[in-house]
Amino acid sequence: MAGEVRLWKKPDIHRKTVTMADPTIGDPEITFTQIDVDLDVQDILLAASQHDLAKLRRLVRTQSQLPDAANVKDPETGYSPLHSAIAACEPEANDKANGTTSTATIGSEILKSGVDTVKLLLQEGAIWNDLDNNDETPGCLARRIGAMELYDLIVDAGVRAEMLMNRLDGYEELSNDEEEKERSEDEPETAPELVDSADQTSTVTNAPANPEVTNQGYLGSSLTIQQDRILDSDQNGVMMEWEREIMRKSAEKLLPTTGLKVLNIGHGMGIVDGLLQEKAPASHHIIEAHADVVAEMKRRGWDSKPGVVIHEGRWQDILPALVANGETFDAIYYDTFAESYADFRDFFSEQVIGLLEQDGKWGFFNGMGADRQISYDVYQKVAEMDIFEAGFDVEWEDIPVPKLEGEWEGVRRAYWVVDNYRLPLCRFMD
Ligand SMILES: C[S@@+](CC[C@H](N)C(=O)[O-])C[C@H]1O[C@@H](n2cnc3c(N)ncnc32)[C@H](O)[C@@H]1O
Repeated sequence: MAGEVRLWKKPDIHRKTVTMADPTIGDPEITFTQIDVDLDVQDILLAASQHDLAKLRRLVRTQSQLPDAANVKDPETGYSPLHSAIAACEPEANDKANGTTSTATIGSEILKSGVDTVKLLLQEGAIWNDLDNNDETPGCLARRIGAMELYDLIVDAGVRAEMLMNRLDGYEELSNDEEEKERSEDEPETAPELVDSADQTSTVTNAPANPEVTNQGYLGSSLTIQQDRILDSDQNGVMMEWEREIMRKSAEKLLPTTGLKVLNIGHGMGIVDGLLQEKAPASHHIIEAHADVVAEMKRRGWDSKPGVVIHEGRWQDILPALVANGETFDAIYYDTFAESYADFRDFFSEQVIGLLEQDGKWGFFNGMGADRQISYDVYQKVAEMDIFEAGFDVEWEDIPVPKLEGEWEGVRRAYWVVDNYRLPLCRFMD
């Protein structure tokens, strides 16, 4: 009902104790045990779900004995106060119980009080990407119920947290260089909370795209190279045929005409390189670090294709020499595997400037955070800001990705779940 804040939990929430079946003691039908329900936690969650700002502020700031009151969790649902505040905005779905999707819209008053509550909680240090028992972050929940205004607030909080983590990594490097003093003076006061928050949750900026694999580990593992995929020794998908359309669009944008000079980093299945070759480039440099991929490239005759120069090794080791030799390119593409966001940022902040022609273009496989829509949206904004800071403009084009359900058989982890691929094209700023 419009204007009414719906409770996310039944109103008898204040009971000090509840009875429940204990399956470990005899017949669960007849044996009961008493458990304590933490009143503080329930009070905070209830105030969040009621969008009661005054009470919530009081509870979170002063009254609660809890050390991290803005991030308490309901033991049953795993809801944090942010989840509770957002779930309370869900339109009344008559048929929710029947499992059908509601078409009802969120009342503007509820949305407004939801916005205020979410803002308050974020100011009080609420974690933007904490997971509930349904594996949803507050942002996932907001998106699912169609509360896009709330979703955008959470995305912005995610961007702030991730940007801050990047900066702190920079500070850490400084401190390793014996500049510890400078670090502690410059560190923003809110930093530790945000860093702690993000550490507990689902995405971390400087983790590799697949957190289970490091670049060093990957490069030392042996690969299974098949017709439609490359897998590492743990069955992680390194490259898959379904990405061909993305590669095609990327190659078209990077090399609109024949006779240009192109550099591709990461050969993989050779899909993008095959498409770049179709544009008869004047020169076509390829950097590839994995010995199995290099062997396969040679077996398939890449070393004798027109204009092709293969560099065996990591781009981190190869690119400085190319810069020193004065090599420049009209187009550069970056698509590696098991590298961190920090590696990628080093690539475009440190290397591209020395390699790209003034009117050249560069692009990358935009797969960061693609296993969850909110992570994808956060990473896009983080990358965009860093790309601007490095002196480039970026243009995005959405490409629908077909349903990939059958694709993941035999692959350890579905690294792509979002509906649209956002294809980036970067140029020097005017
Ligand atoms: C996702 S695949 C590239 C797919 C390619 N775009 C295609 O169209 O088939 C990533 C490739 O990057 C390579 N790679 C990983 N880390 C690298 C690094 N540091 N330097 C160069 N190549 C790297 C991997 O061995 C792999 O062949």
